[in-house]
Amino acid sequence: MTFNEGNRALGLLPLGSSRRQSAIEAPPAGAKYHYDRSRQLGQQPQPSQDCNMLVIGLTGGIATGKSTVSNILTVKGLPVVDADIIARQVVEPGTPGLAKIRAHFGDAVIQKDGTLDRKALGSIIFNDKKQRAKLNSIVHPAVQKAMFWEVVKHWFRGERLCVLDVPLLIEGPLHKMVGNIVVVYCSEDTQLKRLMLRDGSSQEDAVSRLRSQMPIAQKMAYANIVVNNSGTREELDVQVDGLVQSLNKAAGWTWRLSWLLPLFALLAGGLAVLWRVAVATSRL
Ligand SMILES: CC(C)(COP(=O)(O)OP(=O)(O)OC[C@H]1O[C@@H](n2cnc3c(N)ncnc32)[C@H](O)[C@@H]1O)[C@@H](O)C(=O)NCCC(=O)NCCS
Ligand SMILES: Nc1ncnc2c1ncn2[C@@H]1O[C@H](COP(=O)(O)OP(=O)(O)OP(=O)(O)O)[C@@H](O)[C@H]1O
Repeated sequence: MTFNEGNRALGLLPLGSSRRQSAIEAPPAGAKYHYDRSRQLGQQPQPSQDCNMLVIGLTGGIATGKSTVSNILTVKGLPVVDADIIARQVVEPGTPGLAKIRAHFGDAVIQKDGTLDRKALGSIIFNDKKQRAKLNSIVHPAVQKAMFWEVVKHWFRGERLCVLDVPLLIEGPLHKMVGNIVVVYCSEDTQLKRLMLRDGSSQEDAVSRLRSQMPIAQKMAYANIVVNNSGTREELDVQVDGLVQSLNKAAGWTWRLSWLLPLFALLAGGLAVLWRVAVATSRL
């Protein structure tokens, strides 16, 4: 199957299409939730914050290529807030996060130099749902708080766009708050191959990591935009070019008003988030 045939099978536009935007046409079988078809079929992402910075949630499955996409976006000058990096910062030695992890998981997950033994903790939580939920309950609130302040910092810098690279965006509450959701897709087979190659992990380890997340087909049902990373890096570059242009267009110019009328912007931003949470919750 060629790359473009694969794209069509997914309901995505072929590369080189005059309609640049990739959009899914129908939620995959088994999906419990999906946005309006009008939003999916509208070939440009719709800005849901009229006069504020556009916040975009970038997600996907493990090893589908989120970091690869966010690195390209960074090179293109877009501000990216990376949840994986923040998740490391909130468990550095001396943090309340690491103290809570030690209290629950014991000294076996702490290295001699006092840092977190990521391999040891990973082998526990990727094989045990309850332990994973416990770790998430320790780390995620701290990550979400830090991400919120990063977004605020970007707003103060006058950015028109801000990308949040969050592996577990759909699994958590953040997907209800962001203006647009971009899902980076590749098949589970490709995910496993890339994961094993990147981490030098066994098939068993790779499968247990993959199974600890919502299947990528379900995540696609939440997407405004799907980036199909089943092909080469060059094909990915072309799609990301299109993505950046679409997002810039969607952000428009009205975000500048938020600087002229900061109180109004704050109110409008808060109301937009509340509205999205209410709409997303009512659709679940
Ligand atoms: C378990 C830990 C120590 C393993 O560390 P390791 O260096 O091996 O992996 P790393 O942090 O680079 O994560 C790699 C990928 O694994 C996946 N992943 C990480 N944590 C989780 C989780 N709790 N549930 C499902 N998938 C996860 C993500 O796709 C992530 O991009 C670490 O992943 C962790 O602290 N996880 C909990 C925090 C978390 O949920 N991070 C994800 C973003 S908020
Ligand atoms: N189009 C591609 N062709 C070949 N290899 C790729 C392609 N895109 C990404 N990769 C490689 O696949 C691996 C996984 O990509 P990446 O680290 O970006 O995924 P991720 O979604 O950020 O993963 P994680 O969830 O673990 O953070 C990396 O080694 C990356 O270099």
